Amino acid sequence: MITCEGLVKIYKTDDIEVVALQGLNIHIEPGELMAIIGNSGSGKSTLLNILGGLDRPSAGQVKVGDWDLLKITDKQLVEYKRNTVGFIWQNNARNLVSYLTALENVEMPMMLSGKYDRAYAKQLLEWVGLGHRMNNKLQELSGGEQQRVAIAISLANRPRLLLADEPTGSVDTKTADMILSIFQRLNKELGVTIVIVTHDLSMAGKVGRVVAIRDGMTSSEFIARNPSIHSRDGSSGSGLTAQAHEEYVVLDRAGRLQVPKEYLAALQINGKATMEFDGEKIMIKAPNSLDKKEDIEPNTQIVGGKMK
Ligand SMILES: Nc1ncnc2c1ncn2[C@@H]1O[C@H](COP(=O)(O)OP(=O)(O)OP(=O)(O)O)[C@@H](O)[C@H]1O
Repeated sequence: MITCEGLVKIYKTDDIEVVALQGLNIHIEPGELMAIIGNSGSGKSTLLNILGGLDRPSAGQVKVGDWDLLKITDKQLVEYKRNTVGFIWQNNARNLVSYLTALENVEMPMMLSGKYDRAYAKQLLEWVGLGHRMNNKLQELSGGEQQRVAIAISLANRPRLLLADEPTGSVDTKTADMILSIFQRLNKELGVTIVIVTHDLSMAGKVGRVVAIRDGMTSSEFIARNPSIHSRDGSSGSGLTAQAHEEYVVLDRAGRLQVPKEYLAALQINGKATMEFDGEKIMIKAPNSLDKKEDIEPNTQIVGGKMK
């Protein structure tokens, strides 16, 4: 469904350039329910905004289904946003109109895109557990209920891809669990591909695959050891644990990988390292004393392995 290869996003302001994504690779299967985690500023929202057609990539490859988001025209982008992708934000006020009912809020995007279908709007509200509140005005609903209306709205145009940016960021644990089980049900019953960006490790721990982004690149992946437990009820585990998940470091096509900063700091590796292959393992070590000397005495020449 989604392929990003060497994806780059540079934000240019008057005098500075911020490289938010620096050659990111990710592949997401059709019908997958997965999460993206990463520290603040690592590029998660940038990736989601590009996938949602809200922002343009600077370079690299980004494909969603048959759409090439690097080459897409502005007109095609409108079509893409209308038909292929649905978006949920932490701050759902962006999607909702407070003086309309829950049902009217779901019907509105249907009317705007010429696909009005009241029965489907009602069904969506049933799916998110709000069948009994559909005629209440938005302002009469709690924050968690409004977030569930936002999920129903995001599906109003029957998208194949649902992007959720911190969907549980402003709700309590019980509502967060309910939102996750709604995602699991929609994923299973409608087959919609769901990508969730979250800081919430307990939420991430309940999906089958989690991709970690560091400094604008994919750094590692966590795969559930028993995905069927996760897809059934989302109740396994309370975070990303070694018992429940296998962790993999991600290598790009050229064989590049990201070594965590704390490992480098612990070994005092800075700029250079040695690498050894013993037939089974690859070992990365701090430079030996010869290299360290070279760092201290930059003019020293190395000839035939001996210093002059
Ligand atoms: N419109 C913009 N203009 C300039 N820089 C931006 C813009 N949007 C994001 N950035 C920068 O790009 C980098 C990645 O930001 P992004 O919002 O994608 O991170 P994030 O992982 O989603 O962070 P958070 O978890 O805090 O939301 C940051 O350094 C950010 O300051």
